[in-house]
Amino acid sequence: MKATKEKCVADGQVTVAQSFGFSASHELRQLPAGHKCRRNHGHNYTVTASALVHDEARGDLSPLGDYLAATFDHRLLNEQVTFHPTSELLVVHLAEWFRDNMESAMPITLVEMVVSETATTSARYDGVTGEITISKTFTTSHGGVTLVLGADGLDEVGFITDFGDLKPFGAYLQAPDADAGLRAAGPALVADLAGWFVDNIEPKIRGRLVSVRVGSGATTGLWERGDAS
Ligand SMILES: Nc1nc2c(c(=O)[nH]1)N=C([C@H](O)[C@H](O)COP(=O)(O)OP(=O)(O)OP(=O)(O)O)CN2
Repeated sequence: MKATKEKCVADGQVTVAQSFGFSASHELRQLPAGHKCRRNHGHNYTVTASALVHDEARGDLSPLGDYLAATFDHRLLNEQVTFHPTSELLVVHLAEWFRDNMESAMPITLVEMVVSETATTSARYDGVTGEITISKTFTTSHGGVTLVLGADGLDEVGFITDFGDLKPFGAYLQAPDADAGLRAAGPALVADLAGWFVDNIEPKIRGRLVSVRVGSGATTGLWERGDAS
């Protein structure tokens, strides 16, 4: 298992973020027959926890890494948990575990928990609001485009929306119009991409676009949904 640690001090408050990797397989057995993720398959998971540390000397999040290593590493997740092992339900489980086992034992407060099945997909639990979001990054020849989606709770299998439902957006990014926009990378780019997603993909899925981020070398752009849109 790999682990990394980062410390940030802002407004006199110390936030520590620690990442832990583990390898595991799972079967998403509540998906329809024929969905590839129903079958046994594996991921190199990364879990990142960020916490406010009220006493710097006692801000070590490694007990989470120990729990992940002992409970999930090189195991079939279905045998280790009683819920459907999607990224969303896993992140909720880990946030609850953190609260029950770490917040009660040391002076820290969870800020966020992120579970990544792959380098381009993740689920995030917000420690302040309890909100769950998912994120998917598409790689283009001009940089990465990251979508964040939320929803009113999870669906019956434990998804906000299947990452697979977002694939048409990846296809759109390769189309000539979007490709030209990405190459020009003007200020309207992220709003155009968000508008296309909202008009063409959102009506067909249950997730709601929260933000779009484009990072193309020197140019970055962020669109965030306003309350009224
Ligand atoms: N909202 C969620 N959607 C999906 C989850 C999940 O946990 N939450 N999990 C899966 C599967 O585990 C699947 O293995 C990952 O699927 P996908 O993103 O499609 O990843 P791939 O590497 O298989 O993508 P390709 O682009 O097809 O290579 C599915 N969805």
